[in-house]
Order: sequence, then structure tokens, then C-alpha cells
Amino acid sequence: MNGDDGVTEAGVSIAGGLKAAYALAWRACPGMLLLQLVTAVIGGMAPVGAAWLTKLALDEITVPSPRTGALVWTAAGLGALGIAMAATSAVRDYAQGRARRAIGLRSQDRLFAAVNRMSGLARLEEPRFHDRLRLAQQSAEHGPDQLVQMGLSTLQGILGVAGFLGTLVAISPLMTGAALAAAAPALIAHLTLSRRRAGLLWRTSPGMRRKIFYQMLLTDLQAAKEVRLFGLGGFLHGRMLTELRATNDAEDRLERGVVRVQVALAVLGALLSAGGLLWAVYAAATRTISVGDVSVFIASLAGLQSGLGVLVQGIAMGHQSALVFHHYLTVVGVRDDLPAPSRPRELAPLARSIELRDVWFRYGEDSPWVLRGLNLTIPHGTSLAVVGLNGAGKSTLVKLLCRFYDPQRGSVLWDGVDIRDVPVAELRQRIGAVFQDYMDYDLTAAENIGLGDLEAIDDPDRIRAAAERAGIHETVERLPDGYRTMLSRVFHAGEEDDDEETARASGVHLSGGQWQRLALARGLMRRGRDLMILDEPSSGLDAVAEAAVHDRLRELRSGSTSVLVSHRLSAVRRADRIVVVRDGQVLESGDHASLLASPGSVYAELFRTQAEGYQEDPAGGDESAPGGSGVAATMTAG
Ligand SMILES: Nc1ncnc2c1ncn2[C@@H]1O[C@H](COP(=O)(O)OP(=O)(O)OP(=O)(O)O)[C@@H](O)[C@H]1O
Repeated sequence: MNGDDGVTEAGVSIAGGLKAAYALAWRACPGMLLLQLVTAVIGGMAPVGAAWLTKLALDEITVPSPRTGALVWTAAGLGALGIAMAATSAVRDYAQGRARRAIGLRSQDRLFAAVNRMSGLARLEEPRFHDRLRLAQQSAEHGPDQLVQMGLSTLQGILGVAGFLGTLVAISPLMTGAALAAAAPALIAHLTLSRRRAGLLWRTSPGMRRKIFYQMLLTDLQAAKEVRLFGLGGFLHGRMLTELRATNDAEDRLERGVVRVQVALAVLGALLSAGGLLWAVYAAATRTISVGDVSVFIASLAGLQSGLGVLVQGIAMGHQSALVFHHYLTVVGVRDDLPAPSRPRELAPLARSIELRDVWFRYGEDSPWVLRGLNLTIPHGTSLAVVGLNGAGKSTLVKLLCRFYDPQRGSVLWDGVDIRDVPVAELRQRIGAVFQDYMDYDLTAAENIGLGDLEAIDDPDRIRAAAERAGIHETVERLPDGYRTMLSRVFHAGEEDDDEETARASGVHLSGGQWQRLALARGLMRRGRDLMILDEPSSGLDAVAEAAVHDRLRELRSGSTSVLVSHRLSAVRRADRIVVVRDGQVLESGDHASLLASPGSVYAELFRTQAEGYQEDPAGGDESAPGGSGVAATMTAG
């Protein structure tokens, strides 16, 4: 493991992790942090005080004439310490709980703010980044708090160990040396184990993601049809178990190592205690030390051993948390995958054209070129249709227009301004879109539409108008709760209610075409933006709906700048210009009539092929079949 993907690279240190975790905790809840600090100091010093008071009491009892006053004071002191320790523990639990929640909130806030900062898609397509993100999410929940707790318990441990150490040195320097020597191998062993644990988490992360993927397929409603029909349940179940077993085996191997180390350390500690006890009893019998000294010696040795043990384990756990927290810090500090312009330019409303100039693009350095020197101009106020075979690069072209990726060569120009020179959010503000792989949100119908323009999410008139334009208004009105109906079987309106029946009744699922119309309505919330992109906006609609939607879209597009990607040539024929994309370039360009008339035209060939599919008798086929009424042709097909 090394470089960007590694967890053990230089710079990953407990100190670095601690510093970042404390900075986060301080911003999240300074009061609770200070309270925990005070309780840690009391918790560290009180046991040493108790041991000394016990020694004083025992020494007083064993003298020929004990002083009652002194005995009462030491007993009162012990009582007060007991109360202080009990109260401290309760206060610490409270402060710890509040701090944990506040730190968790802040760390998750920062993590997802960082994820949102990535304005492109490339990073989210990297499997390695997903591994890191999974560990970062895991760490964001508890990692910083664990590091804070580790720091506090280390402080408490150090205070306790220092107190007992001083006491032991006064009684037996030899035993002190032995106790300290025993702690050194323990520290090394625990640090090695923690490094191995963190390494294991990183190595098993891809397997865990695959396991989650199989689990998701087994429970996902959308996957359920294929899973049941093709009988994939057992197959997916088996794969899930294989992944889980592989992770379990790796963990078992590690745990076996942990047991061996822990047994060895426990034996070492027990031998040390037994030796110390023998020495103390012998020394007291020969009157070298007092009975009080024996008690404080035994308490100090036990305190030192357990304190060192806690300290060593705390440091090791902190080390492990720091290694995992490193993934969190990396994600939080990750740069936007689209470089921000050094001198951002303002993006004026589109006045002349959008131009793709000699655009070369591929998804990765090892991937084939998808766009190869593509040139295309979309004049303001015109509609452009893009057609081509599967995989020709049509959706890729659309993604570059939205700047989800930057081309490796060439540029996308908005009235002559390179879109890399304007803030990406400003560009996207000017674009409305319906994507081929649109989303179904498990939200209400109104929210599903309103998400298209967050400023209008609470504006029922705008939402209704968009729904009407997309031809989904009547369907939504007929839902049990109209626009407020929750469109989900995973969540349901009234989930917080105890009345399960009401809650269950309100979860509604739409058909594929109805979802697509909702997506269309969402895109139409942005009507009036400078550029409207429609990537297969009607593929899931029935023929009647498709005809109506395309008529409506044509009306909406007229006079505005739009790009329509579609395999249904009946839908594209009225576009001002049609381009055929092949091998990453524009192969043909023109309006429907000119392309049909052009000898050897690929568009004409595609059009005739589709038209033939609609003929009763292909021999007597009329080449304008989907054209006379493109919509009618599609309807016939439907
Ligand atoms: N995210 C991605 N990562 C890697 N390769 C991709 C990605 N998206 C698309 N591709 C590849 O880019 C090529 C063009 O894909 P694109 O989706 O642009 O084609 P398309 O013309 O829209 O196809 P279709 O008509 O099937 O929708 C394909 O070979 C595809 O495998």
C-alpha cells in the first residue's frame, strides 16, 4: 500500500489525526470538550490520592496508639474522593454523549459538503474513491470522537501512571523498572496490530462493497423482477456469502494473532504482579517497609499495570482510528475534479451560439476515445437533434455541454467563452435537462417535480404548470393525496405516525412511463433557461403519450435553444438541424428534408429502416411513413 491509495504512507500519524480530531471537536462543542478534560484530570489523579490515603490510614492503624483525629480525616478524605470519582464518571458520560453527537454531526456535515464540492462525475466513477468514501463515512460517524476519547484517556492514563510511578520509585526502583520494561513490548505489539487492522479494513473494502451490492440486489424492488424471473436469488446469495466469508477469514487470521499477543502480555503482567507481591510481603515481614507501604505498593503496581495497559491500548486504538480517519481527512480535503477557473468570467445569457470545437474526449487514460475532434455549433434559438447508433457518443456530448467532464482536447464555447472559464454552478443554472437515466426520487410527487428548480419547490402553481406540460398532471391529481402523495414503497408519508395502516396506504409506486413524465416535468421546471437538453425524454412513454409530449416539447422548444437526443426519428424530424454522430464525430448535418435527399445519407438509411418497421407491406413502403405524421407512425408502433 502506498501513494494515494495507501493507508500507511508517511504523514499518517496519531499526532496528525489527533490534531485534526481535536480541532473538529473544539469547533463542534468546546464546552463539552473542556468538561471532559476536567473529568479526565480528576479521573487520573483520584486513584493515586486514594492509594496514598489508604496507606496513611493503614500506617496510623498499625502504630501502637493510633490518633483518632488523623484516622477520621483520612477516612473523610477517602469518602470525598469516592464521591468525586462517582460524580466525575457520571458527568463524563454525559459530556461524552453530547460531544459524540456534536462531533458526529460536524464531521458528517464536512464529509458530505466535500462530496458536494466535486462538481464533475469522474471522481464518483473511480472504484478506489468509493472504497475511500466508504471508510471515510465509517470514520466520520465515530472516528474523530474515538480519537478525542483516546487523547483524553491517554491524559488520564498519563496522570495516573505518573502518580503511581512516583510512588513505586519511592518504594522499589527495581519493580518500577520491571513494570515499565513490560509495557514496551506491549506498546509495540498493539501498534503493530492496529496497523494490521487498519490495513485489513482497506484491503477488505472492495469485497465489502461487492457484498453490499449483492445484498442490495437481493432486497431492491427494481431488481426483484429479474432476480425472481431468472432465479438469481441463490446465485446472488452465494456470491454475497463468498464475499462475506473472504472478509471473515481475513479477520479471523488477524484475531488469532491478537489472541496470541494478548495471552503473552497477560502472562507477563501476571508474573510481574506475583513477583512484586512476593517481594512486598517479604519486605514487610523483614520490617523493611510498613504495612501501609505494602498496601500502597500493591495498589501502585496494579494501578501502574492497568494504567500502562489502558494507555498502550488507547494509543494503539488511536493509531488505528487515525489510520482510518486518514481516509476521512483525504476525502474532506479532496479537490474538485473539475478545476475552478483562476479568473472566473461571468456567463451572460446565450446570445449567439454554443460551439464544440475540435473536442476530444475519453473517460479514462486507458479508455478508447469517445469523441474524436468533434465540431458542432448550436445557434441561439434553434433546435438541434442528435442521432446515431448505440455507443456513438450522443450522451457523452450532452454531458460535456453540462460540464460533467472536461474534454482532454478542444473546448466547449458559450458565445465564444470557454465554459471552463466560468463557475460551473453558473453554467448549470442556465441549463434545463432531462437525462436518459433520470432519477426516481422517493419523495412526494410535488417534490419530484419541484427539485428541478429548488427556488420554486414550494410553488404549487409552477409545479402544476410543469406537470401539465409534461402531461402528468391528471395522473398526479388522481393519486391518493394528489401532489402530496409519497411516491415510494421504501418510505411513506406519515412514517412517523404510529398508525401503520395509514402509513402503508400512502406509499404509491408509479409506472415507468409515469416516472419518466415526472422527470420531464422536473426538467420543464427550468423552462426558459438558455439551453434545454432532452436526452431520450420519451423512451418509456406509450405511443399516445409520446406523440403528445413531443408535440408539446416542439412548442416549448420553438424559439429556444435546445438539444434533443433520440432514437425515434419521428421525434427529431422537425428539429431545425439534425446531426448524425458516428465514431465520435459529426458525420452528417442538415434538416430532415436535406438529409433524406442526400445520396448515401446514413440518416436517410436509419430513417428508412425505422419506417419499414411501420409498414404493413414493406414492398410498398413510403419513405415518409414516420414523417407524414411522425407521431402517428410512432403511435402505430406503440
Ligand atoms: N461513465 C462512463 N465511463 C466509461 N465509459 C463510458 C461511460 N459512459 C459512456 N461510456 C462509453 O462511451 C461510449 C459512448 O457512450 P454514450 O452513452 O455517449 O453513447 P450514446 O450514443 O448516448 O449511446 P446510446 O444510444 O446507447 O444511449 C460507449 O462506448 C460507452 O461504453
